[in-house]
Amino acid sequence: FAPAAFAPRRTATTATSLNADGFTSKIFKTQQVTLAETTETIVKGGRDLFPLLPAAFEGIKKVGVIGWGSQAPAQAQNMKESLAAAGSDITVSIGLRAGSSSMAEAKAQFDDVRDMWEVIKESDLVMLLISDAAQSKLYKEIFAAMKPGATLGLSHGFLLGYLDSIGEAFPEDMDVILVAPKGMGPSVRRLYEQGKEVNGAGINSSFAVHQDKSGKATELALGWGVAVGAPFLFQTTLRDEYKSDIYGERGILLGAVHAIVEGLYRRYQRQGMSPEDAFLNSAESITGMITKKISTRGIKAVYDDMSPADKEVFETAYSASYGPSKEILQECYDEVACGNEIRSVIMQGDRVNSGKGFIGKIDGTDTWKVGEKVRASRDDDAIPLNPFTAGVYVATMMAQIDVLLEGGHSYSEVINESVIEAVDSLAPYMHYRGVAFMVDNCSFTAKWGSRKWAPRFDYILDQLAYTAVDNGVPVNKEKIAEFTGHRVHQAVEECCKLRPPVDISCTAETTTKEIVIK
Ligand SMILES: NC(=O)C1=CN([C@@H]2O[C@H](COP(=O)(O)OP(=O)(O)OC[C@H]3O[C@@H](n4cnc5c(N)ncnc54)[C@H](OP(=O)(O)O)[C@@H]3O)[C@@H](O)[C@H]2O)C=CC1
Ligand SMILES: CC[C@](O)(C(C)=O)C(=O)O
Ligand SMILES: [Mg+2]
Ligand SMILES: [Mg+2]
Repeated sequence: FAPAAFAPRRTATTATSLNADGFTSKIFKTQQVTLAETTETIVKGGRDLFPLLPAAFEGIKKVGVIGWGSQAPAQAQNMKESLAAAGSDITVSIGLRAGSSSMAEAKAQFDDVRDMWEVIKESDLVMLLISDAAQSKLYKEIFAAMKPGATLGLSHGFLLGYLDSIGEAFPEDMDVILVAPKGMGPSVRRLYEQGKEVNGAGINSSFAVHQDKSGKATELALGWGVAVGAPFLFQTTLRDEYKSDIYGERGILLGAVHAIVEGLYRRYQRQGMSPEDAFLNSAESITGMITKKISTRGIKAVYDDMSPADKEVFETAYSASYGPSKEILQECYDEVACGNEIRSVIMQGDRVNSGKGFIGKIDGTDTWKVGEKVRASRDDDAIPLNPFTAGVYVATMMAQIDVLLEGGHSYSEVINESVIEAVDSLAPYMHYRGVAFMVDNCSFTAKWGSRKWAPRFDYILDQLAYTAVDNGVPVNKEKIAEFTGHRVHQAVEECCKLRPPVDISCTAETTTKEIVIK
């Protein structure tokens, strides 16, 4: 792996950039949406589209879902039910490695679970949902095992990033597509179930067609996205996907939000609050009213609804936090884009496999012990919206958005990876059972990355942002004007309208794969 020699190898048939005119489909109705100064083509999903699935899956008889982590159980079950609802006889099988610790759980939920190589060999669509690190180790054998004409389906661009870094490419004679739900697996399943009552409820997905040998790859990718329950599907490339996804989870989706909570929990106690109040004003404030407002009315509603006195506090926190957060976010984006972060994930995978590394427990601290008590006697109506917390959180979210926009990502990608995923998929899990329940229901790539980057956000906010506030550094009014007049707000509101207003409900029945602490 040589980041210095990171030279993407492109073949004439691979899609490395988006077509300015969007995409077309003969099966699904496309729609143009105006997001800020741009127009994007999207497909709105929903159960009413299930009858179109047999046409989209033309030529596919067997779907093989490889793995049983966060995404595979959700995508496999959703796909199986959607295809059945469409009256299709396409089979969905699960493929696991020999000796897999997931075998018993998968068999309890799925009727056809077999050895992964057997499933890979027979499948017309191989949905490769093993960890990204494992993909980088096994891709040669997987490509060799796939039958001629089969499509490789990914939910992440990570493998392309890895292949680029070593000067390799996907075999030219296969279709390579991506459907990347912008939310953790359990939420993909949970919202799909809720979508049975409210048409279109689900987790948005990006899709990409990297290689289209058959000429049918776009329809299959759209069909896959509709089948797993995406309210709307937007187009990306594998490269844009891995850059935005790996970055976003290290930022406000997981790593940065964890850091903000830990830092403010300490700060509020130093200022005299009880531990319980400090938790209410940090974690609960974010996963409570702030999340609800953003989810239903966009980011600026958090600020617009405040009293003049609260606005002042918000502005102080926002103005002090935006710059420090952006510094770490930019560094993180650059590390992802140049391949260093991909390398870091693979190296951590190697350490875990050799017993030299592990993915440790993150909720054993005082913060989350107190959190458990606070949650046990929670009164939803009494959760405060702390304006300082809101200022830090929103500043970091806006800084994340700006780095992605400067990196040339589409508004759909920016907004899903920075805003909608946070409020629709992730924060509700932290609200329900704390930070580990959120982070450790995500991919290995995300679990590791958020552990690695959260401390960077915690330190920089403590050292630069909160000290600036304590030293009375005046509010940068220009920053606040940039925030209130930001072109992303219209785009967020538009994106929010594209999915039905269904709040994910995490209940005692919310089952997830048991988190394994290695
Ligand atoms: N987590 C999420 O919600 C999201 C994930 N993605 C992407 O989806 C893909 C799957 O991620 P996720 O579901 O999180 O799973 P994880 O990253 O948690 O990986 C777990 C799965 O990988 C399997 N695995 C690990 N090593 C090997 C190996 N050497 N051979 C075979 N199988 C192996 C595990 O097998 P076993 O069960 O036997 O331990 C397990 O089924 C990734 O590309 C990820 O980036 C995309 C969107 C969101
Ligand atoms: C936010 C983490 C994620 O990217 C996801 C759920 O989308 C992951 O890798 O798990
Ligand atoms: Mg993601
Ligand atoms: Mg991810």
